[in-house]
Amino acid sequence: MAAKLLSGKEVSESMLAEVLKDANELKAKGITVKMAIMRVGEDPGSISYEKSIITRMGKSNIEVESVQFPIDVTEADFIAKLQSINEDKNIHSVLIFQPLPDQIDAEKIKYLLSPEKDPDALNPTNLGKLMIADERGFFPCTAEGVMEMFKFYNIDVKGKDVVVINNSNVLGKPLTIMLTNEFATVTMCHVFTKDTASYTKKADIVVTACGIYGLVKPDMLSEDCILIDVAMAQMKDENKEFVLNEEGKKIRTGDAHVDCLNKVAMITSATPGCGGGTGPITTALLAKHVIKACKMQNGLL
Ligand SMILES: NC(=O)C1=CN([C@@H]2O[C@H](COP(=O)(O)OP(=O)(O)OC[C@H]3O[C@@H](n4cnc5c(N)ncnc54)[C@H](OP(=O)(O)O)[C@@H]3O)[C@@H](O)[C@H]2O)C=CC1
Ligand SMILES: Nc1nc(=O)c2c([nH]1)NC[C@@H]1CN(c3ccc(C(=O)N[C@@H](CCC(=O)O)C(=O)O)cc3)C=[N+]21
Repeated sequence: MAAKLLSGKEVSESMLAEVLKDANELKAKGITVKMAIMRVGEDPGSISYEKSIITRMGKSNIEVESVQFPIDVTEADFIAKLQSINEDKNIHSVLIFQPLPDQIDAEKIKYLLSPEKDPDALNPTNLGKLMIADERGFFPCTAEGVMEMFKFYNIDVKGKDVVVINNSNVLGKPLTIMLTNEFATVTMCHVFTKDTASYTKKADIVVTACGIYGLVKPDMLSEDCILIDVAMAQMKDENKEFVLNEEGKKIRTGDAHVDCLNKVAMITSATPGCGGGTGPITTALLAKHVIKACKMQNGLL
């Protein structure tokens, strides 16, 4: 039987109304909510996110200042712009797209971004607030988006065995903390995990974000499993060649092999026919965090 599809789009739309109402209430007080985005180079994931941000913020009455740099921008030029945004009282948040090129020291940048204007928790101050569940902090949107999906579909994680295949600062680590705060039992897998399938086979919930189509296969999952596939990749065949659709275009996928659809109980994935994945929730949460930053900076929270 085909799995129940979980739709990130549906979750994100349920959040839009509140964001728009808040933005309009701020406008009535004479405050225009505004964020900046900073992109270096032409990373396809960042360009896709940028498009999604511009559309979503437009619908939410949030202004966006889009700053783009060539791939060879100097660190000094990048920092000068970041500092002018930090000081600009009319800009409430700034998102710095990752990855940054090698000549820019990402570790240094994280500390320079004002924690009050950091909607995706790049600054370690916000990651620290996540550790102690301080709700005045900002938590990474991608990880929080997975929790929003559980909430929307009434999936109670308490006491569940959850496997997270990713250990990055934007997803695996923060999500593990959020899940633990809700009393799930969490296992994090990564490239040095000896036998990922031995964990996923027993899991009630599997969250994956590796960017490798087919990394998660039906024989790794139980029939009762809920599979949340956060990854965004392009489909490749066994020879690592891109698979193209009828129009000759690359096909968007997640990590889940398409046959997972007929194995598990519930699924969301960017793999075709699998519910679309969590991307739209990430963008909606970003909008929510920008509103929160604006309210806090204006003494309204
Ligand atoms: N839906 C959304 O809103 C968003 C989706 N994404 C997508 O999520 C994915 C991950 O992003 P991000 O965390 O930034 O990327 P990273 O490259 O930082 O993380 C990839 C993770 O996958 C793990 N991994 C890779 N190969 C394997 C393997 N064979 N077995 C087990 N684990 C493996 C890596 O482990 P290790 O650390 O040990 O190398 C790492 O933890 C990407 O596809 C990205 O496009 C990203 C942001 C937002
Ligand atoms: N600091 C930082 N934080 C990030 O969260 C981050 C990042 N850098 N760099 C790039 C990746 C990629 N990413 C996406 C999130 C949502 C969509 C999204 O909403 N996509 C739409 C489709 C948009 C389109 O294709 O036009 C969807 O899934 O339906 C896309 C991409 C966040 N990332």
